[in-house]
Amino acid sequence: MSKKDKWPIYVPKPTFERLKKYYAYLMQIDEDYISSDELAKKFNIKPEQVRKDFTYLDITGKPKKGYHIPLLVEELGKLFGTRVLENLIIVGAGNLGSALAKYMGFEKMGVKVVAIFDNDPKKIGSFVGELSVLPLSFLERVIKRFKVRIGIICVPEESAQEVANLLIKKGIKAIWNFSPVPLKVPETIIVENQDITSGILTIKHILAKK
Ligand SMILES: NC(=O)c1ccc[n+]([C@@H]2O[C@H](COP(=O)([O-])OP(=O)(O)OC[C@H]3O[C@@H](n4cnc5c(N)ncnc54)[C@H](O)[C@@H]3O)[C@@H](O)[C@H]2O)c1
Repeated sequence: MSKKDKWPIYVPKPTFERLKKYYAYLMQIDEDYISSDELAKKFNIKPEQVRKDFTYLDITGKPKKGYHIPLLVEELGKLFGTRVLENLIIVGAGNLGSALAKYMGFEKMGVKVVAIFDNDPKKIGSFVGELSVLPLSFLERVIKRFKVRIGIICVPEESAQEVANLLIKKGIKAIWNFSPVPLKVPETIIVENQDITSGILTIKHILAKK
């Protein structure tokens, strides 16, 4: 199994990516029903594709009405595990870490930021939203107390690997890495790299071809 396939996602990858987009969209709209035609139009795909994607969910549409949105959201929530709340921590209380700590949308995704850490003595004790910035010496205590499995890395690239090693040593099982550094981690650790350059490169490519 290749490194990329290490963590199976139980539905085909393109379907999984589309289901994520439907979910994010459906959570924002305040309607009772949505048809596969409407969803397809929104995402510029064929209605058959939407219906095929929904075969991975325990849901059927109603003739002339479509899919009941709250049920759809519930089923998608089961697929993404958002109904179970996971506590997470952030390391790096700089620009990005602070913005993420204040982001109100996480709870809808079934995650809650319980603490933010930094190694800069000037930042420790200051507030980011309602959270007081903690020193790294509190890491183990917080991870145990709040049963934290997810850590977000928001430190400069030269510190990212060292922070990843520390998080893993203290019990973190999954890392959401915002630094541009590819992390070396044991096989059992889940790493999701948030590549901020990917979106802008797509835009630049399209603009360059126009
Ligand atoms: N700012 C953005 O919009 C953005 C976007 C995408 C990715 N990133 C990436 O995210 C990371 C953070 O970016 P930023 O703009 O927030 O940087 P920043 O300099 O504003 O913040 C980094 C913070 O990490 C802390 N830090 C450094 N080493 C540490 C360590 N070993 N342990 C704990 N804390 C430590 C610093 O004290 C600082 O508070 C970088 O790797 C950057 O490339 C930033």
